[in-house]
Amino acid sequence: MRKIVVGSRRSNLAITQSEWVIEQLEKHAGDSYDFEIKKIVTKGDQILNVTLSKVGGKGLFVKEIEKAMFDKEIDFAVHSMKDMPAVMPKGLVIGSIPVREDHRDAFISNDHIRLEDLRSGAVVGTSSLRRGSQILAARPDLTIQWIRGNIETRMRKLKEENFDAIILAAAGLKRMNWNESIVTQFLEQNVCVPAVGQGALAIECREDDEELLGLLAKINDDYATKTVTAERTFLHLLNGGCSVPIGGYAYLDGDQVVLTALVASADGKTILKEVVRGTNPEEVGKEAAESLKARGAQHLVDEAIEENQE
Ligand SMILES: NCc1[nH]cc(CCC(=O)O)c1CC(=O)O
Repeated sequence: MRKIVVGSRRSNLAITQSEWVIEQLEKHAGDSYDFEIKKIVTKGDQILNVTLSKVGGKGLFVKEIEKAMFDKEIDFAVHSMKDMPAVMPKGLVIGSIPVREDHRDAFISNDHIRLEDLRSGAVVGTSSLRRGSQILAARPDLTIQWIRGNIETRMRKLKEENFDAIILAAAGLKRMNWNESIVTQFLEQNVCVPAVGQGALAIECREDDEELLGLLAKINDDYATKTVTAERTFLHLLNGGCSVPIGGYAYLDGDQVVLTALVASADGKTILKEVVRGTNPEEVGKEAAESLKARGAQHLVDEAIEENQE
């Protein structure tokens, strides 16, 4: 019997996701493995009062966990795919991408007023440049206000503070078993292209742990792997980080990957969007990045990076 230690952030969502993965693995593990969760506090969990893009972005949630993996204190970790940097550190790999939850953003407003019906000047809470930009593109008369905290905190702020609406990932709500009736509307990609990898999980482990990789492969989902690969190839080639609004969402149409890719300005005044299809996920991601670059996307990325280096 091998004991497998799973590193997890301490938030309810992170623990729920880790428990879900363990449950899936137990169906294949027989009596050979025993799983244990070890909670790890990350920088991203401690810093709650500033915009993520100002303090270093995505890596904040994974660094400590990756150190524990190198030190062999843990064997694997379950991350939200969208929190993963586009490039993996040497020695670690994504060993599995399980079946994907809902990829959409969920718009949640007081009194269930829809996005198109909000009064002019209404306040929408989000800490995501991508969501803020696309909301402003649809409704330039609204006000975006930064909001942070986990799902529970944001729901409380919607009720108690001066927000008319907030936007959360549908996947988080569904995994936490929140009643869908709290959602006013799910935003489709014609209104709000989701974050690359949104709704998918990344199981990260050491690249030389072949036994574990064999087990993780059993819960890998081919659909999620193809679509997320197209999205992440696009993200990687744009070299965007999270200081510029970037979105990407792919689905399969028969044997074709169909990727909607977006790069925008934070004020929503410039929205560059491409839909690319093809059979090879990497090629599709690459083509989307190149088409958007040809239309000036790199300019938006570089501008945003400069703005954030104050
Ligand atoms: N930005 C934080 C984050 N990272 C992953 C999720 C949950 C949904 C997912 O798996 O994509 C969330 C919450 C949110 O954006 O509302």
